[in-house]
Order: sequence, then structure tokens, then C-alpha cells
Amino acid sequence: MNFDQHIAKVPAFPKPGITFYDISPILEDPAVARQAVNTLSELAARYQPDVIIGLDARGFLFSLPVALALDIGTIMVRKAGKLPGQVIERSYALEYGEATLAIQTERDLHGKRVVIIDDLLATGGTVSAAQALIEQVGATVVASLFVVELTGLNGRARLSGDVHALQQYEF
Ligand SMILES: O=P(O)(O)OC[C@H]1O[C@H](OP(=O)(O)OP(=O)(O)O)[C@H](O)[C@@H]1O
Ligand SMILES: Nc1ncnc2[nH]cnc12
Repeated sequence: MNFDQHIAKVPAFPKPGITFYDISPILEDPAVARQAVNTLSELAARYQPDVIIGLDARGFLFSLPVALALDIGTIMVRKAGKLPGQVIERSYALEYGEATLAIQTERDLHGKRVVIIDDLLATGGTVSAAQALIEQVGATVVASLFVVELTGLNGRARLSGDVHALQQYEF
């Protein structure tokens, strides 16, 4: 399926010079959302992961349905200050700012094969920070899956494991 007509391109958001790729129209149409989840699930299944990792916040919209389709669990990587208990954190830059990601050390990840899911790959700052956290707790990232990839920012060069996106744009 071509998802292009279901991705809004919003100029100058959240800052001048940035075109924001908004996945809201995908979510609004159940047939399109189901197709996105099904395709991500087929891609994820190829890697026989033990667990799906979803990235805060828009990644969560896809990580849980994909994990349920594969009948495995999902673990949240969240922005700093959102997860209780002992966490490890990593700061990073993204296309329009800076942020810190965290994961709970009590989650059962040691020795696990992990597929990461997020809505969008831009500079790769977010996913490479998540990969570093996941590797720090002893898991291996076998693939990272996205709905949208902005290829001109070359984020995939920063990632280990395979990378797939349902829809690509140069910028
Ligand atoms: O490849 P990068 O340059 O790191 O950019 C991609 C990230 O940016 C967006 O998240 P954002 O931090 O805006 O958070 P949100 O999902 O909470 O809206 C998007 O959902 C990705 O996670
Ligand atoms: N251009 C963009 N559109 C939507 N989400 C993003 N996250 C990082 N860059 C983005």
C-alpha cells in the first residue's frame, strides 16, 4: 500500500525550516491503520524477536498492536521522568531539539532479540539512543521498523541491525 496520501506534510512545524510528517490521517482510517500494523507485523515476524520495543510517544501507537500480532510482549522506552523505579538514561539530539530517553532496568531484556518500532526515522538520534540503552541492558537489536523515513537525513547509517520503513521521503 502507498501510505503517502495518508501522511500530512505540515510546513514550518514545530520550527521554521522543518516539514513535519504527520501520521494522524493513517490513524484516523482503520483500514489504513490496519494495513500499516499488518505490514509492520510481517516485517517484524521475519526477525523472530523475543520482544518489541516501542518509542515514546508515537511509536507506542504501532508497537503494541505489532507485539500482539506476534504474540510477544512490548517494552516502553520513554522520555526521561516518565518511568518509575530504577532507569538508565541517554540524551540525544533530534531534528528539532534535544531529549533524554530512559528504560527500566527491571525489564527482562538480557539476551533477548529486539525489534524497535517508531513512527518516523529522521536523524536517527532517537533510535540510536534507544539502541544504546537496549544494548546496555544486554539485548540485541535485530531490526528497527518505521512508518516514515526521511532518507536525506541518513539516520539509517547510525543504526545497527536491519532497517525498514513503509514510506520514504527525501526530506
Ligand atoms: O530520528 P530523529 O531525528 O531522532 O527523529 C525521530 C523522532 O522524532 C519524533 O519524536 P518526538 O521526539 O518529536 O516525540 P513524540 O513521539 O513524543 O512526538 C518521532 O516520533 C521520532 O521518535
Ligand atoms: N520532520 C519530522 N516530522 C515528524 N516527526 C519528526 N521527528 C523528527 N523529525 C520529524
